[in-house]
Amino acid sequence: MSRRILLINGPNLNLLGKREPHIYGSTTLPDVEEQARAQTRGLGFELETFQSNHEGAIVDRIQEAAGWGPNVASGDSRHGEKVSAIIINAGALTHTSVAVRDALAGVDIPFVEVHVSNVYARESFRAHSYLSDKAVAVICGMGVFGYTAAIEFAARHMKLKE
Ligand SMILES: O=C1C[C@@](O)(C(=O)O)C[C@@H](O)[C@@H]1O
Repeated sequence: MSRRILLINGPNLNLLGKREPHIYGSTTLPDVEEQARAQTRGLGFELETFQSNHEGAIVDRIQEAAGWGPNVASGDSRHGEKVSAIIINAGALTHTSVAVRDALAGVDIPFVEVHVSNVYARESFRAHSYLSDKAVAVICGMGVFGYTAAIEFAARHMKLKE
C-alpha cells in the first residue's frame, strides 16, 4: 500500500475563504491544505494536493493517481506515484461531470466526497451528485472540518488497497 492520500479540490475552491464566506467560511484553501498535510503526516500518510478549475485537468490528475499518464494508450504509462485514497471536493463538477465520475470509477481508488456546505439545504440542483453512489463516504455541511473528518476516516477506517 502506498500510504499516500490525494486531496482534490475542483472549480472555485481556490477562492475558499474569500468566496461567499457566509456559505463557505473564512478558511483559505492553503490553510486547509497545510492543516491536512500535518494531520495526514500524524496518521502515517503522505498528502498530495491538487486544485483546478478545469474538468480535464482533474480527470488527468485522477488517472495519474493510479500511476497512469496521459500516454497510457501508447504504452508509456508509468507516471506519478499511486495513491491509496482520494478525498475530493469536485465543486460544481459534482453536479455536472460524468467525466470526473468515470475517472474515479476507472482508477478504482476508494474515495470520499466532501462538500463544505450542506448541498441539500441549497438550490435543488446541488442535491444531485454524479459521484456519491461511487464514493465510500460523503461528507457535507461540516464546513472545512469536513476535510479533517475525511482524512481521519480515510487513514483509519477505510479499506485501502494493498
Ligand atoms: O463549488 C461548490 C462547493 C461545494 O462543493 C461545497 O464544498 O460546498 C458545493 C457545490 O455545490 C458548489 O458548486
